Amino acid sequence: MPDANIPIIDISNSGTDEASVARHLVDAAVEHGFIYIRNTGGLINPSDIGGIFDLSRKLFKAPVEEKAACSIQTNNRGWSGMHTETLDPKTQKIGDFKEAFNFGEFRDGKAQQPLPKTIQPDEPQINAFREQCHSLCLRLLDLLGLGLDVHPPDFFSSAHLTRLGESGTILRFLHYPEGPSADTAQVRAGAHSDYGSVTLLFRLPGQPGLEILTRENEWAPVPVCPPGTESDPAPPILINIGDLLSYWTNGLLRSTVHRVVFSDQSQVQGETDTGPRYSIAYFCHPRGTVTLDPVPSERVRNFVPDAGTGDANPYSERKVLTADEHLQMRLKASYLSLYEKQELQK
Ligand SMILES: O=C(O)CCC(=O)C(=O)O
Ligand SMILES: [Fe+2]
Repeated sequence: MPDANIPIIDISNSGTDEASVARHLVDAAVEHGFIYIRNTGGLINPSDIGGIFDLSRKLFKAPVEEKAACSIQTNNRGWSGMHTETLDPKTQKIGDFKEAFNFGEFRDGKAQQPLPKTIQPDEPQINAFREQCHSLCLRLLDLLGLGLDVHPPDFFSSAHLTRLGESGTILRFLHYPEGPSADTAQVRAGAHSDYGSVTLLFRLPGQPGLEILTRENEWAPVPVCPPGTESDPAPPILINIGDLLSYWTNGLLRSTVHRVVFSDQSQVQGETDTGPRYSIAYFCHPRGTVTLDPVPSERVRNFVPDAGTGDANPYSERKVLTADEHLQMRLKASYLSLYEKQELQK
């Protein structure tokens, strides 16, 4: 079985110098596009992560009418039911075997979208979690700037400061119900790459399913707790580079294709595919009005994408001006029927 071989980095280690952590992070982002960030407790409190998973279970258990009243809109906020999203429309005959709830940005601690009644009292907890995720993303973007020797080093992170304007950033709860066996053609989430700059992914120990497409073009499972992290107070936070940051860096940082499958036999020790699966993602985006200008970094400038190989970023040839335009282009492809319906209604 192929090994995803994703590097594990500790960014909280005060004993290591920051420049070397930053270089390590950039190398992993160039080579793999996926990186484990160890969570020894200091990054995001393990009990806050546990609390947000409890909230997610509560939300998905709510009556379907309550969730349907908050159905996803073209602003990418709200609930999407089973088979609504199709992440790999070219291959999939039927939409993803999952339901999800997308929270857009909050303003003054309040959601800017309807929330199901069941979780309305929990708005402050959701807001606090979003804020913790965002701070971690800013730190990662600072390290990427430092590691790429970008001038100024906060070039990426400053494009993500929320007080200066809105962005397409989404906190997403995901519920993959217990499903058909692995021999059906169904997938939990079709093959895709993420749209934004960086994604944080939280998973639960023992729940398999995520796979990445390696450089050798093979699907490799991504263990929740890779060797060396088993006794940490929480699994590492899995991060990955999205299409926008790959586009922005001319394809140097890699946006790796991944999917979520039903796995018949456990491929990873300690993980078994029984019962429902839950995960939580934080898709970080720059402010919508940010223009994706050339990155002031020698390394990015000198990078020549390998045309015709898996390394070439399919979006780098398109003329995209702002972060918002980039996002709209991607959303239209995954929610084609939703967009078509809304076009007709206009
Ligand atoms: O549930 C997971 O492990 C991954 C989900 C994912 O890739 C996504 O929602 O973009
Ligand atoms: Fe994804």
